[in-house]
Amino acid sequence: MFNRIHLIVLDSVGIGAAPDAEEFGDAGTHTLKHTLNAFPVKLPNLESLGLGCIDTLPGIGCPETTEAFYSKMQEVSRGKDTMTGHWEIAGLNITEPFKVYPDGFPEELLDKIKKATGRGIVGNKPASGTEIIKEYGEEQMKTGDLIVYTSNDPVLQIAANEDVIPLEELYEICEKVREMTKDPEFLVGRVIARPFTGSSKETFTRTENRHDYALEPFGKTVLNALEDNGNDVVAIGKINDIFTGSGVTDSVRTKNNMDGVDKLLDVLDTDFNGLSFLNLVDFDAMFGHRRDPEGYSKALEAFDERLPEIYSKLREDDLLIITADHGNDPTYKGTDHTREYVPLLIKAGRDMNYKQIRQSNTFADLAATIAENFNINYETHGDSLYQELTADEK
Ligand SMILES: O=P(O)(O)O[C@H]1O[C@H](CO)[C@@H](O)[C@H]1O
Ligand SMILES: [Mn+2]
Ligand SMILES: [Mn+2]
Repeated sequence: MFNRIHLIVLDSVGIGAAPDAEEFGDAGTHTLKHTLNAFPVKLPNLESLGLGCIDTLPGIGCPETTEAFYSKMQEVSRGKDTMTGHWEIAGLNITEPFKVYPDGFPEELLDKIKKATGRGIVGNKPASGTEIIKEYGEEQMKTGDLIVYTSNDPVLQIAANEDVIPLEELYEICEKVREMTKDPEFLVGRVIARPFTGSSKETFTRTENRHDYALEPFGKTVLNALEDNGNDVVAIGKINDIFTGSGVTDSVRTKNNMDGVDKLLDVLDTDFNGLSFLNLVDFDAMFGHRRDPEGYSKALEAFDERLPEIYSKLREDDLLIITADHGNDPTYKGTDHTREYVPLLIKAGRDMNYKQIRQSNTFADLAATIAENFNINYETHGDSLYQELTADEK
């Protein structure tokens, strides 16, 4: 038994096309391999854990003995978005894909939004968030309209210049839109506030005041089971939003990847019994969707450099799990997520017989593992890896 499990999701760090990638239009994608090919960096700490043993990766070797259990996991849910990935990690199987809006949102919904907010709407199409503010930002400065857009993900995003629509108002608008889009007719997975600053299309920049409004998870997650059992569930970064606080006992906001690691280090210094759950979103939001392999590689390098600090705070009875929620190959066409395997690296605070472990057919194996570790009865389609990790403990 481990007293504390620390789960880190490297948002979008996929490790090769999943067997069903073609159904998602993603055959041949490979976030890690293609990123490292396009902009080679060394990742010595991830290499020691066994990252390069999961799949052949440029510049990353596979040491004879690794410092972690290693494997990869396949997603079973019918979706490749962040909520689906995280909810599956937490034990659910999303069999019905979320609704997406490739032609924009229906007029009826737009009318409801206009009526409720007293503001006009521009955009209303799938777009890249940095491009759409260039396209409509100057117009918004004159009209005060909302820039509404979506993507291949089940999201309704509202971009607004902080000087034109104050942050509090944007958040209120998003809360109203969140309520409207719980209606099955206009169902949306996540409403996202996308504030930005600047005075011209050359200077518009998105701020760190992004806020996500998800749906309640569709079933009981292992987070709920932990909470019910009296364990702590410390959400760091976007995790609280992704689960709408359900099953979360403490939550810590973060500004970016490095701040996320800093906040995890703070959490590692506290006494708790249960799960810490961190999402590092920059890989996805700043580099994957932006199709920027150089930025992506540098972000991987920056995370890799922080690993020894994390290890230094691990206690004997701690378990560190590093994984991802989907891919987002920055060398692939378009700007959307990619259907990929995700890496799985598991390291304890004490010496273990690290080796390759079985490949998971579902991310929910993690939920089952967490439940077994804390001796909790939790029903999931996933199978626990706990016995395999602890079978011949040193
Ligand atoms: O292009 P931006 O605004 O970054 O949007 C991206 O961010 C959304 C949420 O992570 C994704 O669905 C994708 O559309
Ligand atoms: Mn994600
Ligand atoms: Mn994304």
